[in-house]
This record gives sequence, structure tokens and C-alpha cells, in this order.
Amino acid sequence: MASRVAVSDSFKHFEFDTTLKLLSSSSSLNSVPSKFHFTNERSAFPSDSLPIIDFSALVARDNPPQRSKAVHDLATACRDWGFFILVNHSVPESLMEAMFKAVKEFFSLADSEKKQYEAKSASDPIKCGNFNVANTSNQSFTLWRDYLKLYVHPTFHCPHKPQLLRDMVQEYTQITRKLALELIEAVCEALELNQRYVDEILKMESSFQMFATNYYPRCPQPDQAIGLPPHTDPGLFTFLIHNGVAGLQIEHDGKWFNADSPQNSILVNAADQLEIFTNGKCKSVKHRAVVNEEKDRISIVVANGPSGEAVIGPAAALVEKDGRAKYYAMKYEEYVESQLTKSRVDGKSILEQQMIFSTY
Ligand SMILES: O=C(O)CCC(=O)C(=O)O
Ligand SMILES: [Fe+2]
Repeated sequence: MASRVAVSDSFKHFEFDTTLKLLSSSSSLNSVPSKFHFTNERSAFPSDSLPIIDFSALVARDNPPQRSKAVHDLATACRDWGFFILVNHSVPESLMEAMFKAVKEFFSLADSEKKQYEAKSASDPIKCGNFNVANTSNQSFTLWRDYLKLYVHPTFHCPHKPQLLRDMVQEYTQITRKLALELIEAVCEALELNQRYVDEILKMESSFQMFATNYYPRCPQPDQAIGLPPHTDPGLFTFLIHNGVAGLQIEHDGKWFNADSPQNSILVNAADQLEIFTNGKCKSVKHRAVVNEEKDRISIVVANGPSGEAVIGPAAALVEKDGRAKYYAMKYEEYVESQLTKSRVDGKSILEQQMIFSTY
């Protein structure tokens, strides 16, 4: 990492200065301004062997052998990679296209219009602008991306303009919520956890679902800035689609892999609450978003969590089988807030802080 701005009392995670979209469209921008400086090694291996999960087989309840194979494949993917490509998921291609049109309309609004959604605190249900992160030496830098983040369930929050965004986010998050529920039920089935865990422990009926979209403008020096530094996601399963421009990388066996995906598929990763709830049987995979010199990249992300009120620790039946709990429990809404405000780029993640290490 190169020089950055030292963290002072005025350090703010949330910032709305000038959007990056506006800054990077200036023809004279030929180097990364110092506040974005983050030296990164963005090379990664190709991702030929990423698991592919066929959603239609997973929900084929009239074909038990097919379903049980899909359930098994899902559990294996969550254990070995913490990441997979979901195909035959039933989300219409036209809805995905409309989502990209809608978020582009949002990012193209004037800064003065977007500024009303500048976050004042971590718990604001609508946030947009830039995001600053710090490292353990108390130096901060700004990420090379503009973002919009919304809390969409159990209460729906979305800007009123553009109307297309409001309509599409509502439709897309409703469909993806159903997909997430199916995935969670399948993981529970694979681990022999009954429906009570889904309904009463995770409280999926009031699942806390977040929608985010990231706009990563092309970058004059992609090795000197980062879209999103390595992190894991809160929640159970994160769904990601992108505009066809590569940039997502995932960590596997201590190496970075490019997470390429076929068109119309959804990239899914197991997230922190799934790792905790399954007592480590599913892995919350570290990932990052790198930027490039040629093309603007947009990703659309849905983080599907348990209820914000749910206190998530390892499932009792698994603790019994494993002989010990490997994680502390925490209320999910507190976990989300801690991750937004307390994480340090090169420090222990909130997930690592929740781990209980065996004393023998
Ligand atoms: O844009 C991407 O590829 C990654 C986004 C992501 O990891 C996130 O929003 O948590
Ligand atoms: Fe993420």
C-alpha cells in the first residue's frame, strides 16, 4: 500500500464529495488522486473450475434423486469454495437488463440530486456516495467506486427517483428473496437441520435484505486504486450480477481467482452468518473488486440475511454433533453495523473476531 490520508477526527466512512463518475469523466484525469491510493496486486488465476448449481434441479421436489443430488452439490460448493454460479434460476433476463438500465439512470442523476441520500450513519436505510476505509495504521483511503445501498426488507427503502429503479429493485429483490430461501432450506436439509431453524432461529419471514449497486469507473492506474478491498459479506447468501466487465475476484486455497460467469447466471457466495450458523461447514469466502483501465463496471448485489433481530450462533444440533461451538453469537443487525464501521482493511475481520479457538 502506498501513501494515504491519515485518519483524523474528521474521518468519515461515508462521504459525498464529488461522485467518482463525475471525477473520472474528466478527460484530464490521467492518474489516481492521492486520496484513492491503494497499491494492489490484482493478478488472479482463471476460474475454470467454479462450481455450477442448477437451481431448477434444487427445487425439483417431484424428482427426489435429482433434488438430493443438487442439495449435495450445493453443500459441497459451500464447503469447498463458498462460492458458486447459479444457473436456471428463473429470474427473467429482461428483469436483469431492466435492473442495469435502472441503476445507470440512478448513477446518471446530478450529484445535487443524489446528495440527499448521503449517509449520516451506518444504520441509514438509504446510502450513496463514496466509502472510505482505514487500515490498522490508521490511514484511510477512498474506494474507487460510487455506490447505492438500500435496506429493502422487511421494510422497503428506495429513492423515489428514478421510478424505474424503485419498481425494478422491488421486483428483483422479491424474486431473489425466494431464491435465497430455497438455498437456505437446501443447506439445512444437507446438514439435517429441521425447518424450525429456518423459521424460528433465522426468522426468514422477516429476513433483513440489503440491495447494493456498485459503479466502478474505468481507472487510469488500476494498480493504484481498488474498487472493494478483500472482505467477506454479512448475511447468509449474497447474489451478484454484473454488466459483463470482469472485476470480481475470490480467494480459494490462499490464491486469488477471477470469478467469471456465463451470461444471465448469478454469482452466489456463502456469507458470514451462514459460516457461523453452520459452525464452519459453509465457508464465507473472501472476495474483492478490482478496477480496469478500459471499461466502466457495474455490479448489482443482494445480501440476503436472517432477520435483523435474530441472534446468530452455530445451530445447536451442529454444536452437539461437533462437540463445540466454533463461533460466538451476535444479533444480526449489530453485526451489520460493526462490519460497516469497525472493519480495518488489514485487520481482523468481524467474522474472525467471532471465532472461538479450541484450547486443546
Ligand atoms: O462488485 C463486485 O464485484 C463485488 C461487490 C461486493 O463484494 C459487495 O458489494 O459486497
Ligand atoms: Fe462483497
